[in-house]
Amino acid sequence: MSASQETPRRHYGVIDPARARRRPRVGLLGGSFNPAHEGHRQISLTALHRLGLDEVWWLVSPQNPLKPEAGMAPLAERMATARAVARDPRIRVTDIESRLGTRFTADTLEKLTRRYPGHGFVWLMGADNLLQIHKWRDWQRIFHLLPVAVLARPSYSLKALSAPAAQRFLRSRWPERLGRRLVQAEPPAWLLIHGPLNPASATAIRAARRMGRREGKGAST
Ligand SMILES: Nc1ncnc2c1ncn2[C@@H]1O[C@H](COP(=O)(O)OP(=O)(O)OP(=O)(O)O)[C@@H](O)[C@H]1O
Ligand SMILES: O=C(O)c1ccc[n+]([C@@H]2O[C@H](COP(=O)([O-])O)[C@@H](O)[C@H]2O)c1
Repeated sequence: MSASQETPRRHYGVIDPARARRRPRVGLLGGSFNPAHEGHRQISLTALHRLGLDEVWWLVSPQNPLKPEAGMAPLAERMATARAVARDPRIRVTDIESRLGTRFTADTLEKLTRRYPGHGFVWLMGADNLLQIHKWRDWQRIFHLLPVAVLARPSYSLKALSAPAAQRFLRSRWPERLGRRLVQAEPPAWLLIHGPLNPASATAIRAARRMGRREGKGAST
């Protein structure tokens, strides 16, 4: 084994031989996608490239347990928009959570890893979610189930590194340059991918639509 291959084993955690054998390599991006936008596409393409993944699956969530139901577009509508935004055969838009009957990420990941034992999964999320993940149910289980890649997001990335989850798993953080080996890592193992940044946000899109509707009404009276 070359010196560069030994680096992660010695300093950054352990390569799990079973995970190293698994194919295909799949990033899981859970989200409300209310609606999907270029930020989702951008981080998916970044993850495909920087983590050496074969596919990214968008898990369009029936209902984020921490978000209000009011204002959440129907799942079918969010799926259709997500398919239109993805525009890449490696990005698969799925309603897996709805099919599995799960709402909490830890439950979803447990069922998925059991259902697809030959797949090498990585959990993907934006830096804003690293700041919040300690509020999710059984959140530490997520880090013990799968390697995690956090994608930078404007105004969140620096703060995210002092988040409770980043602190709790401080010793399991890998350097970004070892991204292509992350899928083989024995959890817990996570890293932050610093860029490129994309400012798109579903909240901003919804606010712009509301404003457009108000202006439209104003113009017609
Ligand atoms: N521009 C972006 N840069 C990096 N990560 C992003 C970006 N937009 C969304 N994400 C990540 O994609 C996942 C799904 O995001 P989500 O569907 O909630 O979109 P959002 O724009 O954050 O929505 P909202 O504004 O309604 O909270 C989350 O992990 C989120 O952190
Ligand atoms: O499991 C939880 O407790 C939990 C709490 C909040 C959010 N999540 C998941 O986090 C992902 C991102 O959610 P969102 O709404 O920020 O796009 C999505 O897959 C949600 O189901 C999960």
